[in-house]
Amino acid sequence: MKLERALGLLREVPDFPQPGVVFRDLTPVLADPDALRAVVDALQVHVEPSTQVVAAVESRGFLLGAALGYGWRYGVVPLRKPGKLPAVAHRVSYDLEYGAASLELPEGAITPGQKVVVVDDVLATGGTAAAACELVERAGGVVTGVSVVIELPALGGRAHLTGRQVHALLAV
Ligand SMILES: O=P(O)(O)OC[C@H]1O[C@H](OP(=O)(O)OP(=O)(O)O)[C@H](O)[C@@H]1O
Ligand SMILES: Nc1ncnc2[nH]cnc12
Repeated sequence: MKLERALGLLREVPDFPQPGVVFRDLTPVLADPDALRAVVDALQVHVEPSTQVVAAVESRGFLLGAALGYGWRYGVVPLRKPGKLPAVAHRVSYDLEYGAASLELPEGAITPGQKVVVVDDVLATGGTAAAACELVERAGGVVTGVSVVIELPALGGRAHLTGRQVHALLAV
């Protein structure tokens, strides 16, 4: 399936999770086998060739990151919300379009010098992606890029990711 058709399945939900937010829902894209494949393959095209590991952001980034890792032979490391990991290497807190949050990196998951791509579904304010990059770097990893399916440019996420390779399949 062509990427454009796959992304045409994206659903926009007004006023979720709070009034004024238009939620970009990838569920129908992921639920379609051909669309899922088209999106994951398109993400891979922009991954820097020396990359060894996908750092996938909880929770929607897990779906994309695991598929990317399995399909293209990268290891997968989950960046998790607090309270989920048995052994935490680092924690970073950040602001969201609708609230505040923290992410944690599992102990021993990333070794110094490892090349890591950060993967998520949406880049909005960029707080999440910036926190993900910071976590990887605190462990000594090298961020080769940030790859997302959807970017919301109006929220200015790239300002938090200056100097990084940022790839989005769709800007809305
Ligand atoms: O660029 P930002 O403003 O930081 O927003 C982007 C983040 O927001 C959403 O996750 P959310 O925290 O809602 O968690 P979820 O994936 O568990 O629903 C999305 O999946 C990104 O991770
Ligand atoms: N508008 C939005 N839709 C989906 N995920 C998001 N994460 C942050 N903002 C979002």
